[in-house]
Amino acid sequence: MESVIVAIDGPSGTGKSSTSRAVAAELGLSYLDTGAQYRAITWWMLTNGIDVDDPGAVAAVCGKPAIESGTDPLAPAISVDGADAAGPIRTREVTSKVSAVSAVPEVRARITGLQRAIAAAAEKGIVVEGRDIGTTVLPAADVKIFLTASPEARAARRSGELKGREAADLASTREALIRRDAADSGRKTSPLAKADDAVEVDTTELTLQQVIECVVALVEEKRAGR
Ligand SMILES: Nc1ncnc2c1ncn2[C@@H]1O[C@H](COP(=O)(O)OP(=O)(O)OP(=O)(O)O)[C@@H](O)[C@H]1O
Ligand SMILES: Nc1ccn([C@H]2C[C@H](O)[C@@H](COP(=O)(O)O)O2)c(=O)n1
Repeated sequence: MESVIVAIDGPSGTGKSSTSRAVAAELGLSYLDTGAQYRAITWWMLTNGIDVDDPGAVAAVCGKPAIESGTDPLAPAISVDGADAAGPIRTREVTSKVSAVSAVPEVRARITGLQRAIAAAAEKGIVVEGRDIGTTVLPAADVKIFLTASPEARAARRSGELKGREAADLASTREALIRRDAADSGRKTSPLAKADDAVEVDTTELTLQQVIECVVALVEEKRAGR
């Protein structure tokens, strides 16, 4: 079977990671979580005392950390300078600072280079999820999907996830994700955006399984038409 590149973009909490992992596992493809890479570089900045609100300071050191991403959809992995970073990159502090760090053009250039190299090395193909995959990172992707969902549905999904670990307040979760989407859509360099040739899937009223089936069908349709 020919290699296939699938780009899945969309705002936070729309189901990109869950859908991408399941689609990649079902189709025997590699998987790349690009948000995890931006989180990893943000975590490195914070642990090394870099002022993440100073774009010049961030740009000056963004080439330093060695960021490595695993591409097995059944065991996603990310390390920074050889240390497992899967846990630390999901803290509230990293989430609140990742938009500022990922808006710095030098950071984007570095991480985009890593992403393209990983995609090029994926022999059977890859599902890459993020915010600018279809528009900037892999504009020639075979299949482009843009997932959306109402802020209410996305906040409910996130609050459900956080219950028991951190206080799950629906209104503040909703505000936080709207704020992050606004920052990610408003930055100058490769903002969160739907590619003109992406298929938009509104997941508000769909189960995760229905979204997975929809994306698998789109990939199979593309392969059949080649
Ligand atoms: N269609 C759906 N229906 C209900 N819950 C869903 C659906 N899709 C995803 N979820 C759940 O919503 C939560 C967020 O999903 P996921 O992490 O895949 O979103 P995301 O778009 O990757 O978010 P982020 O960009 O913030 O990382 C998860 O708990 C996931 O199980
Ligand atoms: N292609 C990408 C992927 C992610 N980002 C930034 C913007 C997000 O708020 C942040 C974290 O992503 P998440 O883990 O929530 O998917 O990373 C980006 O700018 N470009």
